[in-house]
Amino acid sequence: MASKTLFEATPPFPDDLQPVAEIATISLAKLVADDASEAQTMLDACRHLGFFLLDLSRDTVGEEMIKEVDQVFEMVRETMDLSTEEKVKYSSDPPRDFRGYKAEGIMKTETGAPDRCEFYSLLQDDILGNSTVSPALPTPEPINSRSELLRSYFEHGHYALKYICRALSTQLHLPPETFWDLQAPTRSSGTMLRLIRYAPSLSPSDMRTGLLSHTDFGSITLLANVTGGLQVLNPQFQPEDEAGWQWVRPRPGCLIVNMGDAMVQWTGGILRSNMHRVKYAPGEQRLVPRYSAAILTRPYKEAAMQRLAGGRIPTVEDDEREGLVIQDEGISSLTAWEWELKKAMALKEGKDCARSRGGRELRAMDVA
Ligand SMILES: O=C(O)CCC(=O)C(=O)O
Ligand SMILES: [Fe+2]
Repeated sequence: MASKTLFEATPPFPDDLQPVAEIATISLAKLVADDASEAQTMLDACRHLGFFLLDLSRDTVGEEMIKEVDQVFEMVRETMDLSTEEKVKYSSDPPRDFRGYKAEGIMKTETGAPDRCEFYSLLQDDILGNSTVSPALPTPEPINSRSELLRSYFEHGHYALKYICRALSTQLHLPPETFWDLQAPTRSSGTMLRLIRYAPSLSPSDMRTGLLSHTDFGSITLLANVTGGLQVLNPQFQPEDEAGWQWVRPRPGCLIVNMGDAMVQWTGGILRSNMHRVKYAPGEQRLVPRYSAAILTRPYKEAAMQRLAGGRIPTVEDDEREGLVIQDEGISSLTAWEWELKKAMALKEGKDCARSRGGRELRAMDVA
């Protein structure tokens, strides 16, 4: 998340807004120091809500990342301030190619109304020079002139991600590099940086959803934003029930981290990929454009989507004992890339009936 300075330059998140989600704040510095109690708190957050705030302060790399978020936001603003004519030259072509610009109103929200955000997607492989399939695409000047910032932002994101992955693996009694190896940036993947601008909500007719309710496809998302508007679904509610949508309060120096569908799949339902959406920005914030930058981490392309074995990961016998029927729909036999394409197609055709997944009880361990 951005620095305090950027927060101070933005209208405040209202203090009296209700309901606001209770989200755990996890210290990156403590994860780096291998603090077991912090890792346990993070695992609980990943199981119950699927979201937590990652406090980047008091860690050298984290502090660097805080400064870079401000620069990334500057890049998003400059990119989105380009003329429509210029931006559409870089239009994406999903599901053939997810890279590039998506104009406002192209996607639908849950009511069928057009969305209220425009975004630009950059592929990690292009930024790091990993691309095995196709050459990097041209990008507009505000992005093109910041290749160093982008590389560094990804690298610092990897640092944070590695410690999150290690702590989760260790808490689940898996070899420490288990989750990291499945998404290591040295291998080609669909990992993206999505730069988003939401239009201000100037009139009551603009107060509808900006980005449809969804779960994230991939493994782990690192989201930076300053302005409110993000809502998470209270796990006790169904998405159709408006009362279940809780506002997320962004905090200076913190990233918002959430688990994606792949983490649920690998853990047999232990970790939770929770529904979220972006509504209008609350209070005075609705009068200004809302920016966000999301590193949407995906598994490496050939990664197997089958459930992991070992540690505290439940087995098929556990499923039976608990009377759980896990709808696999053939996912286990797919690679990560095949699975992502399948999901993207379903989304495009409006067949993706997104719902929160995971949050299963952890069984007691026989051995400590
Ligand atoms: O803009 C936000 O706050 C959330 C974006 C998001 O959920 C996504 O890009 O998947
Ligand atoms: Fe998301």
